[in-house]
Amino acid sequence: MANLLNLVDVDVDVDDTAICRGVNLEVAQGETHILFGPNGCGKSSLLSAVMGLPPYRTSGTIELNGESIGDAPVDVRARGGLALAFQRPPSLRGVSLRGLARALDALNELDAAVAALDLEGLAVRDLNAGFSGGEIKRSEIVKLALQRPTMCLFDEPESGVDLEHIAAVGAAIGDLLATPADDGTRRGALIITHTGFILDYLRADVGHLMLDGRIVYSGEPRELFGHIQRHGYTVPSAPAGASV
Ligand SMILES: Nc1ncnc2c1ncn2[C@@H]1O[C@H](COP(=O)(O)OP(=O)(O)OP(=O)(O)O)[C@@H](O)[C@H]1O
Repeated sequence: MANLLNLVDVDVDVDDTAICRGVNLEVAQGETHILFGPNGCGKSSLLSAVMGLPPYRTSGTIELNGESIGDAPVDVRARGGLALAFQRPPSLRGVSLRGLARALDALNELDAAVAALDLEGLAVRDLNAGFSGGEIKRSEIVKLALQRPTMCLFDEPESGVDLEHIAAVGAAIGDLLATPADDGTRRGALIITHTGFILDYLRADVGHLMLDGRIVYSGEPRELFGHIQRHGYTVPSAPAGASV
């Protein structure tokens, strides 16, 4: 069975600037991967590039469900089951969560999704316009869920979310990933986090450490997070089962 997401030797560039180099990553069905790394190392750029967003240019191989998508526009990637929850989602005039749900034929799922993230009343407003920082981030989880993706990219879903709502964000992501997609595919995820909060809400399979645009270590995610808490963003001496 093909991996949900397959990155082989992926470089990411903006104009003449190299941002990521030689990234290899395989996310199988049902797997959740966590991406750690210091500010500015290239994590968000990698997710945006995989999603096909400008101005990021890629070389190497990017496959979604076995299909090469490296040259595909963002809408083709989205229709193929890929979705990104942005670190800093934009405001969208004229687009509400309810309108989005209608367009995605997901109105049945809207009320429960909105209630789970304590966003009642916001679903009819222009998306993110005048929302608080935490409301924007919680709406972003709803937006992603309404897309019913098979491969989910989350960019710091906890940033700006207060302590009481962080549990709701974690539970919503955990529930989404535990629920198979419409075609029965077990969903996969790649999640950027600095706080590691998400590790309390789902079973994470692999943790990756990115430094200077390269994945320099992959291993057990909780062990890697513990290492980062104790030693900062340094490469652990490899325990059994880890790959450097
Ligand atoms: N559109 C762009 N134009 C120019 N430089 C960019 C662009 N996007 C990213 N960069 C640069 O690429 C580097 C990596 O940025 P990126 O946002 O991917 O980092 P990150 O690892 O997600 O950091 P953080 O943890 O702070 O969110 C940074 O130096 C950033 O300034």
